[in-house]
Amino acid sequence: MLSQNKGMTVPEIKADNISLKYGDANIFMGLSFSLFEGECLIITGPSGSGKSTLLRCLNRLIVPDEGSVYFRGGDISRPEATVIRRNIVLVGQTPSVFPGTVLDNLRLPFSFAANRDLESPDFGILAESCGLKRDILDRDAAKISGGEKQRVAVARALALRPSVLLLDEPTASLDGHSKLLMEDLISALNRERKITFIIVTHDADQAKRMGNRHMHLENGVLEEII
Ligand SMILES: Nc1ncnc2c1ncn2[C@@H]1O[C@H](COP(=O)(O)OP(=O)(O)OP(=O)(O)O)[C@@H](O)[C@H]1O
Repeated sequence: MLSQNKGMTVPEIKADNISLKYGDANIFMGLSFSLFEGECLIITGPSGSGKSTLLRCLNRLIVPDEGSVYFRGGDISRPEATVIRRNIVLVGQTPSVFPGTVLDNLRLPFSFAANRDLESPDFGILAESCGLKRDILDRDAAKISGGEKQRVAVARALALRPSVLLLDEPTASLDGHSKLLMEDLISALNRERKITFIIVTHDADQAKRMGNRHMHLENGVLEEII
């Protein structure tokens, strides 16, 4: 069972001494950190340093060789994976969309999590807060731009009402303007809904703009910068 204790003394998510190898290669060794509700952690590091792998350990897509990950005090290896993946949602580097319209892409997670149909006001609020205007909802999801797919992926994740959002390079394929829009969206969600974010980025300026914590992963070691 997950702890219901949301007091500030219990971290929203905590990595405790986690290590992972691929074959003989140590990807990271003994990583630990705690993140409280509403914090925004930025993780930087060179290509291949293990940032995506770390995110995947945090929602149990990968089980670390050693150590544990805790969500609100509960070891995430215990509850069913679906419970964890509804609370700790990962939006990957290359957002994929399912065949069908943008609306089709949002219908299932929205009805699954909110138990409501797409006519409910909550859906309108969700779509609007992700910058998805009415005219895009009926378009073929395969034919929208990379930035728009990114927004659909974030909206799909938000429909699950997660507590923790893990974003792997959420603005990598966006132009300058779209990047700032996405940053604004993330900041608003962080501020207004107290969603806890862990964001991987290569963009040092973005790291300065966005996080209230910044860690750098290199040679298997995670160092807190601010
Ligand atoms: N399934 C796998 N099996 C074996 N090695 C893997 C696997 N997935 C990733 N790796 C290796 O683990 C290392 C870390 O990969 P990861 O994708 O986590 O790095 P990253 O820091 O996110 O890189 P980038 O910034 O380029 O996205 C890399 O050397 C990669 O080749």
